[in-house]
Amino acid sequence: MKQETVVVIIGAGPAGVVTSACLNLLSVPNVVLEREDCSASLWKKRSYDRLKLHLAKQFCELPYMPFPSDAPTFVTKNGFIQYLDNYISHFNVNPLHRRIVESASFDVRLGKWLVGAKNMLSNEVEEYVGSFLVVATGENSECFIPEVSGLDSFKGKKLHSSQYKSGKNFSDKDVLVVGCGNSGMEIAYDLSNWGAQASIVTRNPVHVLTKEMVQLGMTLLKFMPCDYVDNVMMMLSKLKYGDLSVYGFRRPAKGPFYQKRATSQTPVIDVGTIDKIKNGDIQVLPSITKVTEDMVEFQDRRVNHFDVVIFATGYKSTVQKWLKDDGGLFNEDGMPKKSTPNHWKGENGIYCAGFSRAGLLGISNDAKNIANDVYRILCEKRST
Ligand SMILES: Cc1cc2nc3c(=O)[nH]c(=O)nc-3n(C[C@H](O)[C@H](O)[C@H](O)COP(=O)(O)OP(=O)(O)OC[C@H]3O[C@@H](n4cnc5c(N)ncnc54)[C@H](O)[C@@H]3O)c2cc1C
Ligand SMILES: NC(=O)C1=CN([C@@H]2O[C@H](COP(=O)(O)OP(=O)(O)OC[C@H]3O[C@@H](n4cnc5c(N)ncnc54)[C@H](OP(=O)(O)O)[C@@H]3O)[C@@H](O)[C@H]2O)C=CC1
Ligand SMILES: O=C(O)C(=O)Cc1c[nH]c2ccccc12
Repeated sequence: MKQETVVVIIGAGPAGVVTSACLNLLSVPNVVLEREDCSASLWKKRSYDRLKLHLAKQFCELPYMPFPSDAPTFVTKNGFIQYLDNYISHFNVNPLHRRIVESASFDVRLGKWLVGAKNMLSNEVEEYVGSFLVVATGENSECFIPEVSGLDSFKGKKLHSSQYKSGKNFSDKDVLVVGCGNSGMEIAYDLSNWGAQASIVTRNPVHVLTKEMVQLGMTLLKFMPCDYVDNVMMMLSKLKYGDLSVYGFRRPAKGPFYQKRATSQTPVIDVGTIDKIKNGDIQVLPSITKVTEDMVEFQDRRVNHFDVVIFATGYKSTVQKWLKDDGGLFNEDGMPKKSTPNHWKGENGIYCAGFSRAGLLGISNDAKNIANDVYRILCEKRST
């Protein structure tokens, strides 16, 4: 099977969906290929029950469609899924599900992108041909679990944060959460609420803020330089939480918004975990050195028993596995080589949406930029 279109979009998460919607509004034909049997699979299948958007709704709204007026400031996971599903039908986005893209290359002779996708229903490899290619497979495409000495011998349960739903099945268990990003911190909190003995591993310095502080910061960023806003954030964090280094949490030298832009590090938005750490409900531990059948050894030589280990150690992009020609867009980690705002466009009509480390707001900007650029190029071609 071979299908020709103008734009081939890979991935039906928010980035692919919004790009397709923006192209539809400009009447530019496009096809969206998605490996799962639904759109927004990260939200529908790979996130925990108590998840809410961390940023206030005005910073998570997708282009041309506000959240319903009765939506709470911090939208729930199900509220966001509902909003995205409405978005998809309103803008007539029609992803082709169960298509795993295995290769994409630029044919110089044809001047077109050739995309090979395995149809999981028929087992056939289908070919999609487009003048433009949009990579929207995301920063969270694949789970990352670090190598840990002895992990294979561990007899308890091991899972990645994307497989965690709630602490319901873990009450009275000793659970170790590895990684203190937003997933790890919230999962440790949830586990403790459900009666598990939760511990969390922390390694490098991390910023801890409240969602209200981030909301203020996002608003201030519209008027003030990042340095200034970061100083306000760090001052408010110190006032609220005091010196967290006594609990094992060091503060990075660079500010939270600077770090979010420059590296993949998102500040931790505390949901109540810090209080539980301060009152001893959640134990903080240093890096793991070794795992045995039912014990874990830490850098400070402590050895503790655990029934369950949850790796909240983040994700990886998978672009480099299937993208043969990248038009100079990506580095070896499958992330953009150029920094924002010049990260989204490569050579020969390739673009990326959703790789700006700026959440849903960044995705909306990428999608609008890409659709407008494609439209401009098509208009220029038509007039010559
Ligand atoms: C738990 C969690 C909570 C978050 N909360 C917020 C928040 O509150 N506010 C905010 O602004 N941001 C948030 N983010 C960050 C970001 O907005 C989301 O990750 C968002 O879903 C990213 O959208 P995306 O379309 O770029 O990627 P994804 O949602 O990951 O979508 C990519 C899609 O591509 C598909 N795909 C991947 N590889 C292939 C392939 N080879 N072939 C076909 N399809 C493929 C995947 O199945 C997936 O459906 C959160 C992230 C996570 C992990
Ligand atoms: N409600 C919301 O809006 C939520 C949003 N998110 C977002 O989703 C994205 C992914 O978050 P998350 O899943 O937390 O992943 P992150 O990549 O943000 O965090 C991964 C964590 O794992 C740690 N880690 C990695 N390897 C090791 C190791 N070998 N030993 C110890 N620690 C290790 C990292 O620490 P180190 O710094 O030392 O490398 C880091 O603290 C983020 O942008 C986050 O903000 C997530 C949950 C909820
Ligand atoms: O939670 C995420 O991963 C996000 O990307 C949301 C987000 C975008 N910009 C921010 C700045 C500070 C904290 C969270 C975010």
